[in-house]
Amino acid sequence: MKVIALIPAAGMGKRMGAGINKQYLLLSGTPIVARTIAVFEASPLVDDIYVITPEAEIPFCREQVVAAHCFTKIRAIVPGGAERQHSVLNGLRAVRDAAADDVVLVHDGVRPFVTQEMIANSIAAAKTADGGLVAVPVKDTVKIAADGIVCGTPQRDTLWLAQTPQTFRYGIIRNAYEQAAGEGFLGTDDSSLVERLGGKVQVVVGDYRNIKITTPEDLVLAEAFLSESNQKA
Ligand SMILES: Nc1ccn([C@@H]2O[C@H](COP(=O)(O)OP(=O)(O)OP(=O)(O)O)[C@@H](O)[C@H]2O)c(=O)n1
Ligand SMILES: C[C@](O)(CO)[C@H](O)COP(=O)(O)O
Repeated sequence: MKVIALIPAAGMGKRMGAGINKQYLLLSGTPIVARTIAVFEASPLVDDIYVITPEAEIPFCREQVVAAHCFTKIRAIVPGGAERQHSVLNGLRAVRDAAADDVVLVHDGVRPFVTQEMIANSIAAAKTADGGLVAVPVKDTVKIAADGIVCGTPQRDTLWLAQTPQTFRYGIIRNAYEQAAGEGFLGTDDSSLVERLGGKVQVVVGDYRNIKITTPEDLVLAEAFLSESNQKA
């Protein structure tokens, strides 16, 4: 049984508006996606890594990320698609010699603060349930509104913010992705594709620092998290 990490990094970073795709922005001198990959490269539990990036950026990724950081577990750099879901599907289809019981972690290329503990706990969850979803409890009160008018207040202690990694047996997640593609279902995460088929996905408690770098203020937070961890070291 192999453990495979798929790192989707094929977005356009529209909300960041940086002029280059945000996964290649530098955080304290290192591209965000290289910081993310480094955590999986360092994991003794992970065998193979597939990075998914826009087709035009594959040579840049190969030279400036993979070669420049001497990563040894990258098996392929795969072209992405229009939406995250299309990119992950391309990654799943590109996995070489995949067996149904192999474990696949899907992790956003722009979440560089993933930890070894999250990786280990989500792999363990994928072995005992239909999947493991790293998530954190919602801190604020959440409202549902339609046309600007509040129409519901869900009970907060049932609410979680989905992060990544989201981790599954290869057979389960490949089947969920192929069915979604066949039916034209588009979700915003991996777990929802398994949930809609009745899969039981276990929550793995994550960390509020495991942010998805999405908008410019996230870069400020990310630099602060880095300097905090440097001070501790
Ligand atoms: N077509 C896409 C879109 C997103 N992603 C990846 O999925 C992760 C989460 O996506 P998000 O933060 O939404 O990134 P972007 O799509 O780049 O952002 P935006 O929606 O602002 O354009 C990122 O690592 C991103 O590169 C991807 O691989 N392929
Ligand atoms: C997968 C994800 O990061 C979980 O929070 C998120 O759903 C991605 O969403 P986006 O639409 O790509 O921002």
